[in-house]
Amino acid sequence: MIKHSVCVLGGGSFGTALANIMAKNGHQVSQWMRNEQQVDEINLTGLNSRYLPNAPLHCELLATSNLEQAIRDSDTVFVSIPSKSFEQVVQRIEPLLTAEKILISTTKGFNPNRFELMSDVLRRNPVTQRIGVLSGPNLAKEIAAGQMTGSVIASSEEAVRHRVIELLKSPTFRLYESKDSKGVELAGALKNIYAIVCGLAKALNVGENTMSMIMTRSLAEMSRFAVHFGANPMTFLGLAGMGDLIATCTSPLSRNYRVGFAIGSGKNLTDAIGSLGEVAEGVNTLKMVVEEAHRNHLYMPLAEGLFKLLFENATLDSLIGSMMTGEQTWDVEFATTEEKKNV
Ligand SMILES: NC(=O)C1=CN([C@@H]2O[C@H](COP(=O)(O)OP(=O)(O)OC[C@H]3O[C@@H](n4cnc5c(N)ncnc54)[C@H](O)[C@@H]3O)[C@@H](O)[C@H]2O)C=CC1
Ligand SMILES: O=C(CO)COP(=O)(O)O
Repeated sequence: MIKHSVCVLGGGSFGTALANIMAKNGHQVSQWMRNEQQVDEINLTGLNSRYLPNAPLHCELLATSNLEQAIRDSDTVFVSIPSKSFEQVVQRIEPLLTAEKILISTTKGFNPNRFELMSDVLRRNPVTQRIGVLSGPNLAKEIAAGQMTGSVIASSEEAVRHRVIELLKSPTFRLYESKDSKGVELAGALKNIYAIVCGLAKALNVGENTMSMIMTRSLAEMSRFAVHFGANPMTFLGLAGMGDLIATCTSPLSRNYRVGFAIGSGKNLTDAIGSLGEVAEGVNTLKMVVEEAHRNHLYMPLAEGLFKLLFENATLDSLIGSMMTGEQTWDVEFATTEEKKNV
């Protein structure tokens, strides 16, 4: 095995879970975070008590607040920073990059400053274009607890995909490859919107028929949006698409699901986000996606209905109404092109 030097940017639950796997795999791993207390806690006690309180961390995982050294010493950099701060952190590391360094985004969201994905932010650096995206049904707390998990590494460069597999594969973490970065990344970002919808529905005690319809129509909406922006619709049948949608739309471990559940239980959005203490990317994603859907005339009744509910004081009935009486009548629209011609 080649021992790699890896840096994970971000001290949250997902960055910590990934850093821990790679340290266990025998790689040299530094995890950069801005909070000195958190650095000391990880290095002295082997615990990140705020984000992963039940997961003992490997002794070779080195937490650091020295960004410059962490980047200089690494051949692969995982960026696990919430979308709100992603661009700012990437700008800080740009002067430290070299052409051979590999950059991987693990963040499922859009840049709040302009309509672009995290890999677009990475790609704007002038030094390295060795870029990948990691996405899939990857609830951090389950990964840290050693639950068997699958994920997708997407990149146009084979060596990038293989590096990430070499770093992360383990008896409980299995990686699959994809060349459709756009689809994989959009799937990971978009499903957060529908996790909010599903959390909301669950709080309202809807039946399994209803949950199944919401999740399946969510997949239809997500892929419609993504295909418009260049994704392959087949990607949505894989782990990054359907897989992540199932995990996030059904698990109270998902922060986005919890935001929806809190709203369905009567809280307002501010309180629902406030009580999380962690990032719920779906709220910003919803704003960006609904705006883009309007601009591009894309039909997205669930996202539109949720937007009106959260930001325009619409009633829940309008969200339900937009799903039940909307204009779309075909089930699998990409599979029915021929059928439609024959009608
Ligand atoms: N937690 C999970 O289960 C999974 C999360 N993700 C994605 O990973 C990304 C990161 O999420 P989590 O680790 O879960 O977030 P988190 O909410 O657990 O932690 C975020 C971390 O980022 C740090 N941070 C925020 N702004 C910063 C800045 N300007 N400079 C330095 N550090 C900053 C915070 O201090 C915190 O340590 C999210 O986009 C999420 O969608 C993806 C898969 C699973
Ligand atoms: O992306 C995730 C699981 O795959 C995590 O979802 P949340 O950000 O909603 O917790």
